[in-house]
Amino acid sequence: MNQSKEQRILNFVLQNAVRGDPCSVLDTIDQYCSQKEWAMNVGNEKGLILDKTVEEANPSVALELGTYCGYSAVRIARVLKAGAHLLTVEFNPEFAAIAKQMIEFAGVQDKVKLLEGPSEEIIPQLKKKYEVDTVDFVFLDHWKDRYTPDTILLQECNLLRKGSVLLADNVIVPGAPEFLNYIRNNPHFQCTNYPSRLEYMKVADAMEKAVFLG
Ligand SMILES: Cc1ncnc2c1ncn2[C@@H]1O[C@H](/C=C/CNC(=O)c2cc(-c3ccc(F)cc3)cc(O)c2O)C[C@H]1O
Ligand SMILES: [Mg+2]
Repeated sequence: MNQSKEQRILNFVLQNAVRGDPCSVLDTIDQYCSQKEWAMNVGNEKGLILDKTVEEANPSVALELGTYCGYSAVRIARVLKAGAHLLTVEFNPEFAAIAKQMIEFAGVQDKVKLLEGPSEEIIPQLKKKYEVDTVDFVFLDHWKDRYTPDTILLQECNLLRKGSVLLADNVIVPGAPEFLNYIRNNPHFQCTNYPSRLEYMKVADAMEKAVFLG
């Protein structure tokens, strides 16, 4: 049975990156996906926007929707302060297995909890089952038509607090028009757009930051 692209990416990291070094894992994934096979990691250009947004938010509890191979989980975990942690949600078992190995190889497993399942099921469990009070930072990078329902669900579950930061990938490509319309017309959020480029391509993309005002 031939390997998946995601398995090939992981193998390339296991053979070429430095174990325990998150930056080398990120650089190795970016090298593979820019030179050999494109994949939907946030990449280094939008990754720098992600880094700055996480550093500014300085979260104790961060949430990621859509782990995929674990690139952004490693990216976020490597800039979290001592004692802070990332909860990352992935419903595809193959991707979850790849991401788990990627996160462990990078050495950030103590900061990351990978939750397997659909976000609409996991989010309502965060308070009771995962002992979350509120989330300080959320990275939305899963199916684009799920950004709005999950943002509403986070509010319904009282998981956002005044100042919680949402950052959404791909608001231009593939696009999340309905999310942009929802969040930019919602008086409870202060929005900022960050133009960038699609990972590994000379195509325009952007990230949208939305700060919850309470
Ligand atoms: C609801 C839910 N719960 C848990 N995990 C979920 C979920 N929905 C998706 N996921 C998981 O997240 C991952 C999905 C991410 C979706 N991201 C994308 O579809 C995506 C697509 C592109 C793209 C751009 C141009 C092109 F020409 C082609 C593709 C670029 C990106 O950066 C992306 O994030 C994997 C999936 O299993
Ligand atoms: Mg993306």
